[in-house]
Amino acid sequence: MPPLEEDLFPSITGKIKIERNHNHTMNRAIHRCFTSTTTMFLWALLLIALTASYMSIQSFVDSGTRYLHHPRDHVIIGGPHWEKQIRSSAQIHRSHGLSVLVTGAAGFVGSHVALALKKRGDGVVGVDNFNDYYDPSLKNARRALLASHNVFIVQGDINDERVLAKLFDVVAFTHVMHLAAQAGVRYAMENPHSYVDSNIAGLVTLLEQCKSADPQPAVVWASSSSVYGLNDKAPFSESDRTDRPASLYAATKKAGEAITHTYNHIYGLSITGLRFFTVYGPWGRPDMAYFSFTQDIRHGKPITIFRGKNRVDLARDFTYIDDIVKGCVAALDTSGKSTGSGGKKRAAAPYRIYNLGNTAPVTVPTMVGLLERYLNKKAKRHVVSMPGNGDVPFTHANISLAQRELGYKPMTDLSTGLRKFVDWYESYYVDDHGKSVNY
Ligand SMILES: O=C(O)[C@H]1O[C@H](OP(=O)(O)OP(=O)(O)OC[C@H]2O[C@@H](n3ccc(=O)[nH]c3=O)[C@H](O)[C@@H]2O)[C@H](O)[C@@H](O)[C@@H]1O
Repeated sequence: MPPLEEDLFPSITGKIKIERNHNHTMNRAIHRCFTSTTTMFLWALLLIALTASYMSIQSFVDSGTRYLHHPRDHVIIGGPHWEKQIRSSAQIHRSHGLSVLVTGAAGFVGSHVALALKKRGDGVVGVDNFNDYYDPSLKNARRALLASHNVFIVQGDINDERVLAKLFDVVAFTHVMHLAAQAGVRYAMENPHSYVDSNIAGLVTLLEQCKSADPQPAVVWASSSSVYGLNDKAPFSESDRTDRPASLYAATKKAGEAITHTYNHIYGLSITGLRFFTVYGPWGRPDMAYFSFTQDIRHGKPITIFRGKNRVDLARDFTYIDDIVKGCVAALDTSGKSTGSGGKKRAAAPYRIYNLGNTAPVTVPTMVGLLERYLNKKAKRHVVSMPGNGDVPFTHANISLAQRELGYKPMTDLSTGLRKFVDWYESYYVDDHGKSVNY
């Protein structure tokens, strides 16, 4: 019976024979050459010349890798100017301040958290891929707002390990606030891979970078109320079942909780997962119902309101952005340190999960009624049964754990929060003559 290698690689024996014959011929040629001293001298010269040219090519290649060209946007990452912007953005302006990398910094929650940290004197650098899941001009406007407060956002993807490595090369981040994600519950049916790409692959790339960084940062990241899925025990507590997701979005967030746990367990990364409950407010996401309803009501277009089984209205524990920001900042401040270094865990590190909700669910039709009042316009309501698209009938957070451990205390009810949203909406999308702009 022929050995196993021959089964798998039938040509392997013949190849070795050919190489042996070839080696034998070569040896004889080399022997002939080196019998003369002059020839030996010439060979030595040639060797020196070859080594010198190899070294100069290598140094050229090294200097080239300092600059990473982003293929899609022609953005250059690296170089003295780029590094200067990063360093200036990461500058800490208070004693015991944090140095935070905010992923998804051009996003809704990311831009608010980045600004809040910067305003209290922390060093902040953002990273965002500026994708077109919703109008990128809104993301660019958020970028401009942050730039006016000296927060620099690097245009790059969390799946690009070279970008992350470069950032950690320049700044020793103490914390990572990870808010980059593919959001949206229903869009997961249209583009499932985008959820796997950002919420799973991107998360792993980021955690790989964090676990190898020295010092390792503490990581706070956005999970979601959607992990409670078909759980019907209300209000939802962190210890309730989260093994029945109703959408792929929820499944990727639940996977994120499992993945972060392994990085905490193996590498000693301090991890805090925050389960956000339907966050809304100024500079929000146009794909969310309160935002798209506002646009449609204003433009006289009909809106579709989903209704649950037995004609029961759907309800959400809508949570105002300023309350969420306070929860995020408190999670960073209390995160405790990661314990690993050089990719090795030295001791157990904190692993925490908190609900950040409002504890006051409101039905979708009531939310629409508030918008009508603030927009001073009636909605053209089109009520349909909830399609099987990943939605859950209601959400309701129990926040006692976050209250106890983070001092989290939501202050804004939906009516006040939507009023502020509509004010912002009109300042951003409506000009002095009542005409729509930026739309
Ligand atoms: O809590 C969360 O974790 C999630 O909150 C929101 O998801 P969702 O609550 O579904 O928020 P919306 O998409 O704004 O929907 C709010 C409510 O309006 C309803 N809706 C939505 C759209 C529509 O056309 N009609 C309609 O009645 C939905 O069924 C839902 O009950 C965010 O979109 C998710 O990214 C986030 O993770």
